[in-house]
Amino acid sequence: MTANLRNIGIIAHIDAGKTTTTERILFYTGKTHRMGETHDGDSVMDYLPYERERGITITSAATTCRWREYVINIIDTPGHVDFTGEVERSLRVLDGAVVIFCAKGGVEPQSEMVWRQADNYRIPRVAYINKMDVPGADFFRVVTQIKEVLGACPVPINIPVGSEAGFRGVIDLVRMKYVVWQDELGTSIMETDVSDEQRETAATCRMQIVEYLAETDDRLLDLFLDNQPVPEELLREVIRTNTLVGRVVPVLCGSSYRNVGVQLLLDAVVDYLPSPLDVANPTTERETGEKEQLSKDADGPLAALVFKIVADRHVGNLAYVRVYSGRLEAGTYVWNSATRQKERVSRILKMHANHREEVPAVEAGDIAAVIGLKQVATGHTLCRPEAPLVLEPISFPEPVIQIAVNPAQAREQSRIAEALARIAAEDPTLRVATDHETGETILSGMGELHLEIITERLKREFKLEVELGRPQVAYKETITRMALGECKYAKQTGGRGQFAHVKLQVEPAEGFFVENRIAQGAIPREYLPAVEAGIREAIKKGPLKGYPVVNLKVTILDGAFHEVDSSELAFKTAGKLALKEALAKASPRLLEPIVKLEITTPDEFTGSILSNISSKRGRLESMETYHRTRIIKSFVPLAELFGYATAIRSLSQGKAAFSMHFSHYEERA
Ligand SMILES: Nc1nc2c(ncn2[C@@H]2O[C@H](COP(=O)(O)OP(=O)(O)OP(=O)(O)O)[C@@H](O)[C@H]2O)c(=O)[nH]1
Repeated sequence: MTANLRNIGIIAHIDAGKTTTTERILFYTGKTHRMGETHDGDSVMDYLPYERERGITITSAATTCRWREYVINIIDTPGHVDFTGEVERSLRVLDGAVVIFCAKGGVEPQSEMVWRQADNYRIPRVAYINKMDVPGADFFRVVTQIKEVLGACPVPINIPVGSEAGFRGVIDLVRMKYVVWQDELGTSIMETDVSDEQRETAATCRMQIVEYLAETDDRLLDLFLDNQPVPEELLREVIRTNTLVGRVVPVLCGSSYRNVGVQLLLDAVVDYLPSPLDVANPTTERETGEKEQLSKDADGPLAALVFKIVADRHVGNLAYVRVYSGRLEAGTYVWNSATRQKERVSRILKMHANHREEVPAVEAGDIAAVIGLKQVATGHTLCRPEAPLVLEPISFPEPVIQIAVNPAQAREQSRIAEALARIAAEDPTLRVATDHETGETILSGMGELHLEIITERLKREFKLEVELGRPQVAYKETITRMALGECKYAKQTGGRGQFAHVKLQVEPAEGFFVENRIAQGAIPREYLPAVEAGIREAIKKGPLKGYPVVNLKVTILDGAFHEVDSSELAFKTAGKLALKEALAKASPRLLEPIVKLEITTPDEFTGSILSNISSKRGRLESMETYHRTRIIKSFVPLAELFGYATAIRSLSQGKAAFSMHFSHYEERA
């Protein structure tokens, strides 16, 4: 039943306890029988060996579990900013999210960033304030930060009793119960009515929720105005409706590590986060170009989005799909509208943390892994051959850093190319190219760590040793003024000649466009695509240093052809050369990627961090203070930030944390 389904992601700042919490969820939902501690390198979700070593989560695996009469699909999302592409793709297929904060660290730069991403996708959230057991934990401070820093409306639905080492339980404000976890594993839970001394605080907190939500529901308003008790079912219902529209964020607390609080978090997931029926389906486009909103009916036309490919040693490619409409059945043929090919779905698997369950079909709303698809990549739509359609593709950030990889042993060159092609099929933020001048393989990705992990995968999974060049920034080029370009291409080689004449103009613009303003017949229509293809090829290598050229409008102004000697090739070449000439005359400039750098540091290091930022051509955006902590936000050229992890460590005696994510391109001074 789709109403009983939850597709959720668990998103968090690195180290807030996402893996630990996920582990506990899997434990309490009965699917895993041991508990892994991430710091022991023994966890169920982080299954790649180097994830265990690093203690961070880098791939999103979809895991299915059950709680009460509900099925929960958990999409694991990465915590490190170098994997924003992963976060984006997960957000696209989630219906709701649990955002974990650390009770001591609170809202950290990266939680802010993921929060904003979730805002973009309008994902309803519950917040879980973890690590209530650590010294310095402060539940209400984090609640205030969620409000002030993230601009959200947090509604605490349970509040902690005791704190730090004494944290053992919470008051569930909806039910007005005192809940205590009694044993080490957190499976023995005692619930009592709130005690007399707890009552006043609890009643005040509950009243605040009622008061705030009263204006959204007449029944609640009447009870509030008449000073009547509010039944828990009504309160739960109103919190749910407000959460679904993003008006409030229910907040819970716990200590996943000490096994306190996780069951109530699971209750909140099913009580407050949306089922697939509560959220709008993405728009789809039919082959005719018609846009429509698909029904969520299992009997409707099939529309499934491939959101992740994982190469599996035993079964080949596992394609994780989210079905939005219709039913995907094992043993049937589907149409991949991106490759325009029919493919056979041989098996469908539900992935649990430690086993796979084969199912005959997945229906609208659900997530599963498909075996058997050969030519498939992230973002492809699967549908019925007789009802072809395309779901909105997933947008991935452009790579901003590149590095040359060379085989340690020359004879392994082709195996490396094959392995990289496989990795790139799984990871759309990775690009693999060959430098035509040096013959070297160039990897482009989202950051140093991203590329480092790729080379580690080569080593571990494919047993291939590579040598790396120095990381380079992925520059771009642009133009700053209008210019004309012309090419009269005429070649006589024996028999038939080659003739084409193209005249065009370039000017700065937002994005890239080609417009055609030639007088009718100057260039026959059939050659125009060739001219455009030449233009598109020319912008791949700019006039300054051969970087791609962006932000320009090209207008084809005039041209000429020859009845016998013109050809597509001639027009393509003329288009390319005319554009090259125009670009060179249009005062080209180099653009460099600028990163938004957010640093959280104890106050005493602020001065040295700021002067370091300005020595790196950085621009301060804002500075805020929380107690004795500073949050410094700035824009810095990526080229200046290689090895920044080490630099900031020494500037702050290891006490500052930072995150960076690509912001925009800017002219290099
Ligand atoms: N004291 C305490 N420690 C915790 C708690 N939850 C997690 N930790 C510890 O905090 C560290 C980070 O936890 P993880 O679960 O790996 O955090 P994460 O957010 O998954 O981190 P990444 O996977 O690296 O993004 C580990 O050493 C955990 O054991 C908690 O409730 N209390």
